[in-house]
Amino acid sequence: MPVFSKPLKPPPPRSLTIALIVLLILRTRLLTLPKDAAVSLSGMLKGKGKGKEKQRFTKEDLAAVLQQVYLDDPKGGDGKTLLVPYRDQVVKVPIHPIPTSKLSNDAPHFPLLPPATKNKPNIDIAFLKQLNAILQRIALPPHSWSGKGASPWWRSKIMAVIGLHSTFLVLRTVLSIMVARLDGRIVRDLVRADGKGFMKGLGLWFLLAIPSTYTNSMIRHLQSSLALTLRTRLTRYVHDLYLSAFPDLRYYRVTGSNNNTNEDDKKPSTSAGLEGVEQYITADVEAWSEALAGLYGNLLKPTLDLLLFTSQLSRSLGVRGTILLFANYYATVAILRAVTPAFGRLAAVEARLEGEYRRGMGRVGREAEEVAFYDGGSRERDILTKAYLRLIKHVNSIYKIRIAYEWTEDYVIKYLWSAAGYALIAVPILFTRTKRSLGIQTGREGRREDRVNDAVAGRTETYISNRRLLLSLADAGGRLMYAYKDLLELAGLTTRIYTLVSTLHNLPPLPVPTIADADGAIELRKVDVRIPGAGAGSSSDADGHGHGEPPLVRDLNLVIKRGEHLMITGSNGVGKTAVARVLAGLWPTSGDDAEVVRPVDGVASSSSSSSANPFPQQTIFVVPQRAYMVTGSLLEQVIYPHSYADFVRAGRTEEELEGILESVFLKYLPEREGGWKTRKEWRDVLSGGEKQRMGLARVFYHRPKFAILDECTSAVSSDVEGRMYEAAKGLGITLITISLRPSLMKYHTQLLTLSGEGSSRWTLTRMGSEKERVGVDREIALLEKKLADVQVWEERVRELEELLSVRAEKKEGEREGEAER
Ligand SMILES: Nc1ncnc2c1ncn2[C@@H]1O[C@H](COP(=O)(O)OP(=O)(O)OP(=O)(O)O)[C@@H](O)[C@H]1O
Repeated sequence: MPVFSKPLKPPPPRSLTIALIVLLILRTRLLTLPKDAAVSLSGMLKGKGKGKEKQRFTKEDLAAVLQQVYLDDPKGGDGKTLLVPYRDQVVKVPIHPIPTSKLSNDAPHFPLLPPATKNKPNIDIAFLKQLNAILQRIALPPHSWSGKGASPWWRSKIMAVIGLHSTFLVLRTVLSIMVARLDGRIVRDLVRADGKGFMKGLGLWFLLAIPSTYTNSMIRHLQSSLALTLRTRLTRYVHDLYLSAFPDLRYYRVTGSNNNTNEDDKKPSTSAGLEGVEQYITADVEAWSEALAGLYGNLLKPTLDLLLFTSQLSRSLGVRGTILLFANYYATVAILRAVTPAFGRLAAVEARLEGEYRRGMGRVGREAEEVAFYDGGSRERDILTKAYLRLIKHVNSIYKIRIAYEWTEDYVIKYLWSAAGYALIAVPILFTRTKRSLGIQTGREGRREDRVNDAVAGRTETYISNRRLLLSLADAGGRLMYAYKDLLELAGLTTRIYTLVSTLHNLPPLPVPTIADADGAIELRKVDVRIPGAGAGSSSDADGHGHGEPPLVRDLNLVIKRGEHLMITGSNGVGKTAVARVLAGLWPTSGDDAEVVRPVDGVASSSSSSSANPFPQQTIFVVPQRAYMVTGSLLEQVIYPHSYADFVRAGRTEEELEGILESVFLKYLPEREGGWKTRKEWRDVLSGGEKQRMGLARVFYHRPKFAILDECTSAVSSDVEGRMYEAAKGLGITLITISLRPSLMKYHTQLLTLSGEGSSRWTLTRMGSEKERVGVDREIALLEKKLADVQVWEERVRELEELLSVRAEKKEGEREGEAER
């Protein structure tokens, strides 16, 4: 029955009361959502459960707490409790790593994208597949990651947030309809001059305003909450995937150049690398989460509005009006689709350019001192300005493209829809209503004037209600169109997130070396050492090994037994560090029968005594050329990569660390820097030589079976270097030294010389017993001394020659004088 002839009923006050009660219940539910608990210092350091009292800490207390980043799971599981400082308090956050089985099950769901799809994101099947994979496997997994695998997906926090968010979205639409009706009723009472009805309507209006405004703010809050939950889920997943241990080491291998970027290429590239991973993991994940959370609201609410308002209106508009309404929808979609630019691709390009600019800024920050020494500020400024301008030009071009789009959109949504609205309202009045139904006919009963007044009031009420519904409809249509644009942008961001996850998943794990018994030797058999991915354009295997270029070292055979120290030498760029990378397992080997044999890591002590070290002795520990300093305290520099909790668990002591620092001649450091717990930017605070010695201190702390020292003492004086070498050997550590310093030869028993110049050749020389080496060393010293004398002798010879030539000239002159006479 058409609404027009039947004035709308005022909202029943009972439904309002129910709505208010529901809101109150929801609010109480919200307040009881899991909260982070502040914990007391003592409870935390003892590793006990959550303390209830909120205790404020002094700076020193906080530093002590932060020394321990994690509390381990008391039950010995994988889980940890992360200690996060928050407003002078420490918040405990339980962390459960994603089981590796889940990651390997997920991998087949993330096949690599062909470059054509990667470069042209759109709203299509490919986009839906990517979004589905991310949502199904990462954002809303059927089981929690807690490792228990028991909690059903519908009980996860994200589902609670989505459910609550959806409830409020529906509530808002219901409230909008109630407001539209009440609006009409108030105006009707006004036209009727019904003061009592008007005041009642106004009272209801204020009452309705309470849940309406509350609903709006809750929708905003829940949208942010949803975005944050999505971001946390994705970030945690990517962290676990990216910062993976051997044999994956994805953080190390993911940044490689992808030579195969032909846009028309339909096949995914196996040697794909990602430039600017940090942009993907930080900014893109955030933007994606916000876009998705926003889109959910922006899509659900207007769709609901559209459905409900259309059904409300179609009742008053009749068949013709409803057909007109749908024709209007169709025309709008057709026009806007025709003028919509490729927002997905534009968003993806913007994210990439943003990443390039951000990376450039980070590089200057990291290398500030080097840049300052060169006074390279203006050069860096030019590079960064160029990157910034590229970004801005792109963003500007998007803005320009948007002018035409938004102009059309506004014109269509605001004006076309309003005009259509007026036309639709006019349909029942002008074409379908008889005068009788409009209340203008004469009758016997009642006064005619009253009846006319009632009819006018009824029409006004219906007009006001319908107009409000139509305006809301136009607004819903507008938001739906904006949502279409947002959807395109989401497609661009989804492609980037998918690319990140699929690239990480598709990095083949490094080959695991053959394991020998714990006291065995390290062996390389028929190994070709190649740069991974080099020459991928010519020909490459599944590991991205280029076979177009000769290897750095060919057919390398090497046995390093315990106690037989090896020195690797050769000119710069010849491949010495490359050999170390193969030994440490960072680079895969190549060659048909190539094999790497490594002894198994030592066994952890099973003794229950508190002083027993629960960590197995590492087989290989590498000290790289560039000393790396970790964020944390001075103590954490020495024990890296162990944490403070590991240090405590292993029963190690600060006295022991003092002894270690003494053997690397850094005993003064704790006192100079204000104690072991001092936190500083150690990369800047320590000198080059100090950083190198700190690298060696780590070797003394971990006492591995083999230590690869890659020119890590180049800034240390020879005598100190020698004493450190002797100390390391004294601890039973077998040294593999990469160096160009002949003075280090005496500490080794084998010498591997790489020939270079593209020959890929090498020679291995045994250097005899220690006594012989010391003898050779003495001879070298003698010869070096003699060589130093050679310069003095040469100088003397020159003097003598000069003397002789002066005399000869003198004699010649005398002879010529005599002849003239
Ligand atoms: N990730 C990489 N990508 C491309 N080329 C690489 C990569 N790593 C090393 N190379 C190249 O491999 C060659 C050997 O490098 P490596 O670091 O092993 O040299 P090195 O002998 O240790 O030199 P130096 O004495 O200068 O440290 C060099 O030409 C280097 O440019």
